[in-house]
Amino acid sequence: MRIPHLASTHDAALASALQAAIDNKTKPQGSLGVLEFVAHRIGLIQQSHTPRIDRAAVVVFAGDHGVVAENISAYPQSVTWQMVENFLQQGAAINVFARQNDCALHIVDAGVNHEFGEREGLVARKLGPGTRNFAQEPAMSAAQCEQALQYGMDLVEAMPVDVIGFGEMGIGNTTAAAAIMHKITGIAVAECVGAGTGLAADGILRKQQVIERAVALHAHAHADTPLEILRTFGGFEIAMIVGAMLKAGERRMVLLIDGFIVTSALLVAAKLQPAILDYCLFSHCSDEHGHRRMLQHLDARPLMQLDLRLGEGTGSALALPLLHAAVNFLAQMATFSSAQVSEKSA
Ligand SMILES: Cc1cc2ncn([C@H]3O[C@H](COP(=O)(O)O)[C@@H](O)[C@H]3O)c2cc1C
Ligand SMILES: O=C(O)c1cccnc1
Repeated sequence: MRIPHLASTHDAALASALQAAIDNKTKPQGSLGVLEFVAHRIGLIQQSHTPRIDRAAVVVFAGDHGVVAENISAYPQSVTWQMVENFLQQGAAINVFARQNDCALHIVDAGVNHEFGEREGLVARKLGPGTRNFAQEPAMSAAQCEQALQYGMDLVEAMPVDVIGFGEMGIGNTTAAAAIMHKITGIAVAECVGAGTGLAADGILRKQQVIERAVALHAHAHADTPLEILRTFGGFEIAMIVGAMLKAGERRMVLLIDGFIVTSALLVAAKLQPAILDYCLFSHCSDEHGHRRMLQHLDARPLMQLDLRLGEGTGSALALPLLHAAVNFLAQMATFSSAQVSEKSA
């Protein structure tokens, strides 16, 4: 397996040309705020003065987690496969928001504990009937983790899009994501755990203790490398997202990042290839407790704060209109000279 090598999008000449184009639009300088940042960033990613986002997709990766045996989710594991069925029937939140925003939607079985059979609309990449319980043993073998990364890369290789959002479905995956967050950032486990699908305070404490014990159990000389962290605590869906992100960056797509779980995958991807952060836009700050700290760690500024705590890629789909607004103002607004509007006097 080859991990893609990502170069920074930095280009001083293009950066100042884009800034000049933004500043020449008929508005007080800086007045389109974060949209100006978005337009600038997409221009650098696409190496273009006239960036476009004609084709968007969200890819939802579903996988089950052995750590559910530790009673760390408010919902039973069967919800994972039942929600996959719901995605295929167009009934989930991500179906609604993707449809509303002309966004293609792909559903991937990365390792759900259920046999779906051959199903139209379901991309079968099952790596097993869920991961192992990381409270007792590593969640995946090294071979499974590599295969997951490869599947993720291959899926994105074949995808002709300008902007890609990643979604996930997997009961228990906020526990996996919190463990990854702790291992990568060093932030105390108590700051990484949250309610997930709706745990009460005693459940959150149990989740914290499960992770703390597992971190102690898996402490060894190589326990802190990004791929070892991923295989020990991650889910099949999280590992596939890491691979998909790396390939998307290599292909110079805009990566539209969703909530807590997807950002935990980005923590791993950014450890492997720090330049990937140049390709990212952060759709929102999730209500899951650790997400704000995660974003701070990445020095990331989320576009929206909607108190979402769902996942599925919903934040990415919801942020798409803002990306359209950014490239559209850059392409379509008049300049001070073309519209004969007077420039700033002092
Ligand atoms: C009906 C339902 C739909 C969902 N869609 C996403 N999630 C979200 O909740 C799960 C993570 O939370 P935890 O770690 O607490 O299990 C993931 O599947 C995530 O995508 C859902 C959860 C439920 C119950
Ligand atoms: O932020 C998220 O992605 C999230 C939060 C809670 C549950 N599922 C997903």
